[in-house]
Amino acid sequence: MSTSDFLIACVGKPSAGKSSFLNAVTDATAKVGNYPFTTIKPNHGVAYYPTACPCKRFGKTDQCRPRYGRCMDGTRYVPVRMLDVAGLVPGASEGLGLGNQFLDDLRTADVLMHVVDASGTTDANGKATKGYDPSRDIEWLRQEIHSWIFNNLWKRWPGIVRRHLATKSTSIETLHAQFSGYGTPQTVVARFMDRMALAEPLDAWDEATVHQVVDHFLDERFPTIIVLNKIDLPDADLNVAKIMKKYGEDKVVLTSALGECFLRKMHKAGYIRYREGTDEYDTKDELVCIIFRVGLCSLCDGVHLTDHTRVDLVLYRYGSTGVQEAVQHAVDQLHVIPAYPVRNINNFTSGEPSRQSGVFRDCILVRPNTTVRQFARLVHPDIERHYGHAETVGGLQLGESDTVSTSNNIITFKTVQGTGTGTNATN
Ligand SMILES: Nc1nc2c(ncn2[C@@H]2O[C@H](COP(=O)(O)OP(=O)(O)OP(=O)(O)O)[C@@H](O)[C@H]2O)c(=O)[nH]1
Repeated sequence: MSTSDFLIACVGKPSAGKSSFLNAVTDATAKVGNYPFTTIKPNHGVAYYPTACPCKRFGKTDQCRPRYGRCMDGTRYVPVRMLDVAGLVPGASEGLGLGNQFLDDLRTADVLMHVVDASGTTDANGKATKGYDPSRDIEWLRQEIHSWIFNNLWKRWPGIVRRHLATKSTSIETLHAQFSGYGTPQTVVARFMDRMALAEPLDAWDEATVHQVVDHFLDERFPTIIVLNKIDLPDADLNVAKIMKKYGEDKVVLTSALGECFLRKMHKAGYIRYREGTDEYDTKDELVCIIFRVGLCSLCDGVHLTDHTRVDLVLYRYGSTGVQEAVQHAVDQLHVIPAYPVRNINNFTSGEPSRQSGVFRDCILVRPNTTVRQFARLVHPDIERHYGHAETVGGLQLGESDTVSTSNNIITFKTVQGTGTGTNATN
């Protein structure tokens, strides 16, 4: 089954903590389910997006058996892909560092997670320093991505305008042709152009207007959250307060990727019980004391005595290491709807052999405004010839152009022969 194939790209300067973050969210310890993505490239990982699973509402938590990801006490963890985009430094759009090659990686991303070293102990190029102002990173990174897109557009602008006039295209059509290489549907272009409400026609736009267009395009195409990492280090507090004030709390998440890696490793090794993404951990006191007295946890390279103190501090101050919250916040930017295809709308099973049976086997994150018919195609790519109708809870029939929403997101599809095709073994 085609599933929540969304991609979060972790961007940021060298040493900000991108790979640590990816390790922290993907090296899951508790019974993490598998994921539907067939190939995971070296700099990719799989994180899990938490959402309320309907099994709780229907009193079926004990029967909930996700095919992918997992469900814990009615919280469903849906797999989403993550990408570590290394090599972004100031000047990348001009070819510095690893240059355009890595900016190119962004083309496939749905949402960006800008990992910032909030401690101010690394400079813009990731070299060790003291007292660096991390808000500078937020500015230059946005500027690099802007320049990359603007330069690509502006160097061809005269030709674009000539073609626009010759083909009598609308501004939306012309821009869509230019932005489609960034994986942009025409609806996205239409949305930001509508918001901009530019009075002049495209052929009269000057350089400043094209900059504005690129800015609006960036906001729409690459929603970005700021992840202030390394909050366990001493100078982070001051920087965090400053950045929150400037960018607003809804765009910022505080994390300690190292703290999360540490807690997960300790959990995996059986020294503590830790529930990922929470402040709930308890220690098997004596063992842990021994480890901490020795000063170095032999299980975790480079994780020293002080890490325990820091992790405690982070959990005490902020409630969690923040990494799970960051994944959730990133996916929330896309306003996805979790949808549950089932074969049987009365008992929510998928009609599989009893060995695998269970309820709510599949959860697919769909984009806003996805219609029932489009959802049917996601679930069953070959449904076109057999599509009959769709039903939701209570046997309510759904029109094929109805939008999938949180009030009708448990759906079964009937074929023209009337059989249920909620999910099937070819998924
Ligand atoms: N104290 C602290 N250190 C961290 C944290 N996250 C990462 N680090 C450390 O920061 C250093 C760089 O981390 P990486 O995860 O390699 O950074 P990166 O952004 O992937 O770096 P590049 O691969 O060079 O792009 C490592 O020594 C990590 O242990 C954190 O939350 N707290």
